[in-house]
Amino acid sequence: MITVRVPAKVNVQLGVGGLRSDGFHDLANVFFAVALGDEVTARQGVGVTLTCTGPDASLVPLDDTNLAARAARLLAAHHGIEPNVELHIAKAIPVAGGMAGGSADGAAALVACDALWNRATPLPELLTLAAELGSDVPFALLGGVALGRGRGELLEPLPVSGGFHWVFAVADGGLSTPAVFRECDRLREAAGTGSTEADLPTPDADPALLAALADGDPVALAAALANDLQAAALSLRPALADCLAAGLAAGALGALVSGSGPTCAFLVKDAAAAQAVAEALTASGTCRTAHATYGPVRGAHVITSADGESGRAD
Ligand SMILES: C[C@@](CO)(OP(=O)(O)O)[C@H](O)COP(=O)(O)OP(=O)(O)OC[C@H]1O[C@@H](n2ccc(N)nc2=O)[C@H](O)[C@@H]1O
Ligand SMILES: Nc1ncnc2c1ncn2[C@@H]1O[C@H](COP(=O)(O)OP(=O)(O)O)[C@@H](O)[C@H]1O
Repeated sequence: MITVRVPAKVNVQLGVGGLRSDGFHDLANVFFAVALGDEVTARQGVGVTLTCTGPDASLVPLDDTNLAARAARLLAAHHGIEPNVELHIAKAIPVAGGMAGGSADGAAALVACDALWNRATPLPELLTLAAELGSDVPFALLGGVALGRGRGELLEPLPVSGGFHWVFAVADGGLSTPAVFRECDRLREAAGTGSTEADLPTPDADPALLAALADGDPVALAAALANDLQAAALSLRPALADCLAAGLAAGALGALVSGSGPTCAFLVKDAAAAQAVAEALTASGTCRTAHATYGPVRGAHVITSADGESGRAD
């Protein structure tokens, strides 16, 4: 039996370029891995079977569309072996929340099955398989902080000092990632800027944001937080503005929608502030629940193997 821990992400910068002819958008996507995460356990099985527990478990598909099941099949096909595994997801990452929970489970299943099947697949090969599963999956393997170019899959790790404290406000109900990208395109057309890659420049990382990360400066990072999908998420879910305002009123240094939303992310100065902002957000009635957490943390990694040996839990 192998258990893998995998982080959720927040995009501290999400620069979105124009729509490409393949239906994706070029991004300058600064991913940041947080301790809020899922655990995926792999055991010897017959075929691929899947179970899931956690508060949002009823929202997780347990068929072949699940990214963990797809990852197991993809890795087996890559090595020309039968995909025999029982997968279990202990889910803490909000579903359809803009925190890449499905992508995290896909990355975790790659790592868990690789260990269960004794394949020792080199990381560059795992990253290629991850990119086939989805734009966000390679980052869940890597963790830390990284700039994702292309559709987000071309990763460059970024230097970061110390740690940052975060609060995530979880909404009732998710938002569909393709629907939010479509709304972003629609808003751009309505504003007259055009929405295709011919109309808009390729986005790039903000030097002030990169410096704030490298310096470990939460005040500077808060000032540089930016998400080009935020207007689209707010257009589809206007009530998110109340949640962002409630967190800022409770003392957060900065706030933004996490990726395609609807989870809202709040950067705070320390662990005590995180606790206070999480409590204020939960009491505000503007979200379902709020979690205090921190980062950056490692990408998908084995925490327990068959003999019960444990690795680092962060
Ligand atoms: C927006 C981001 C930010 O990190 O994540 P979420 O906030 O949803 O977690 C990602 O770009 C989501 O990545 P992921 O959820 O893996 O998307 P994919 O499965 O690759 O693509 C789903 C759909 O989203 C749109 N898409 C995705 C990535 C991209 N660079 N441009 C796009 O237009 C496309 O419509 C695509 O068909
Ligand atoms: N392992 C998984 N966990 C959650 N959702 C999954 C998983 N595999 C596939 N999905 C599908 O992916 C959709 C997006 O979920 P998720 O990855 O949690 O959100 P987001 O793309 O907003 O970060 C879900 O609505 C669900 O249908």
